[in-house]
Amino acid sequence: MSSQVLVLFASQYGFTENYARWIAEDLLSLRPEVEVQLSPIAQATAAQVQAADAVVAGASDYGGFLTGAGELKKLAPQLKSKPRFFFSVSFSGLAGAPAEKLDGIVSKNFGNDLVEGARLYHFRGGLDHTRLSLKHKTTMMGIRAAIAALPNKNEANRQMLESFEKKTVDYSDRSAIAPLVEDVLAALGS
Ligand SMILES: Cc1cc2nc3c(=O)[nH]c(=O)nc-3n(C[C@H](O)[C@H](O)[C@H](O)COP(=O)(O)O)c2cc1C
Repeated sequence: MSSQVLVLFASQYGFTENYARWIAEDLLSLRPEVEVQLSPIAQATAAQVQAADAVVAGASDYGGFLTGAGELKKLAPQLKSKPRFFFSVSFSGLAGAPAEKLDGIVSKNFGNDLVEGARLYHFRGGLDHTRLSLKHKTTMMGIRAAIAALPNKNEANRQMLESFEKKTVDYSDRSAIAPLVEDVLAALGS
């Protein structure tokens, strides 16, 4: 029987969904016999997780809160016994924060139980200020002021300030998924 991989995502503006789709596409192109299912976390069922040989789940960072965390935790009973690979998508990614900090955000949101034994990855997304909800626009004004006041700005801080002038920026990098895809294929065996 062919292996099954479930690729889950929770995404507000599509950046995390793109990564999930790229991961599904690359898994299929490297191992065509693998069955890959792509689904929003909110629509995934316990039975789907139970049937999978490996599960990938991606979520985006909104001020330290990861999208879809509540829904993913509901799947924990089935997910805990599976090889699992979690990725976060944020504006700054590893350009703005050390891996330990981003790992900590994933643990806080998904719970130590689920994250212990999982592989974690962190990717960069982008921002389209023209599409933000009013609530998100308002939050971004606060973030802009807080970053502008920082005495020492890192590269991601400068890019965040720049994004308000450019309106739309995208730091997504498809090549960043290669290690995750390799790790999933290794977990499935040959
Ligand atoms: C209100 C708001 C808060 C955000 N907070 C953070 C943050 O704390 N750190 C960060 O790196 N990116 C932050 N971002 C950027 C998002 O993580 C980024 O836009 C991501 O690509 C969104 O992915 P999605 O479209 O899949 O939801 C924030 C964006 C918004 C709109």
